[in-house]
Amino acid sequence: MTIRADNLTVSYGRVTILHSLSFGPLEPGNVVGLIGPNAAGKSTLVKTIAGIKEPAEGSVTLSVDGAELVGKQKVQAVGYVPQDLLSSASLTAFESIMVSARRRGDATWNPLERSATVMERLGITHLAGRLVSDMSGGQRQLVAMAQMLVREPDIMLLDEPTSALDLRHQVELLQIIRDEVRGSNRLALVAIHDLNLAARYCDELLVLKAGHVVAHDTPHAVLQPDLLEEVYGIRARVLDDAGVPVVCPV
Ligand SMILES: Nc1ncnc2c1ncn2[C@@H]1O[C@H](COP(=O)(O)OP(=O)(O)OP(=O)(O)O)[C@@H](O)[C@H]1O
Repeated sequence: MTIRADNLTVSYGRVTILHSLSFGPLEPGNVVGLIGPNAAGKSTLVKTIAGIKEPAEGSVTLSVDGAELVGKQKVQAVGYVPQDLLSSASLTAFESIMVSARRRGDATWNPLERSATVMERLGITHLAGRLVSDMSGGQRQLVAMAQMLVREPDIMLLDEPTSALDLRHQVELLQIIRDEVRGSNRLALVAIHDLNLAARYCDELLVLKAGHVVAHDTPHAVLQPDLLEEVYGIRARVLDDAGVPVVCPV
């Protein structure tokens, strides 16, 4: 699986949010962190790749072995977890994960077994019988992740998946994403504000500022004081923790 954007322009009404972006192809086996200030256009880009928002101009292409995915193939290939989770209907966690698991529509697929496995992996088995509408923000975020993971999509699009999670769940979740894609034909694009988590768990960072791509490289190459000042307008020192950059605002 790969993702490529060519001269991608996306607008809301007459306001252009993404300005003729080109990047990629983002290669399989990688977790790509999408970083940048508030309102840079990260969610807009993720929604456009997910097919929820139409480009005004240009294109996003999802391909497998050089062949572009279209229609139903594309829908099957993509798993998207939005930033704003709907506290949907009166379903329990297990029911909502099962609904998602059944959507895969594969004869060899055992939705019950898959749902139980994913819940265990995310440490939410104890929430199985609880109504999603009665859950905390973090619990709901984990259920939404389970709904995505249970389908085993080839392209995972995650919009701030750790925003409501405590430290332990943040690192566990990002490790799961990393394990899912590593050495596989799958790919994850993760919009994330925490630069130190991004540095630790992402193979590449794509940096957006005011609807433009300003950098796309390894965390080590991207997380440099001058770039951080250009993008976020603050000075920071960047330390080295056994090869992983650590950003410390000064
Ligand atoms: N439905 C909408 N209608 C009109 N404008 C919108 C809509 N959604 C987003 N925008 C605008 O698009 C711009 C980019 O928003 P977007 O949510 O893509 O940014 P972001 O980088 O994800 O921000 P954040 O880090 O704050 O979540 C913002 O100026 C926002 O006001």
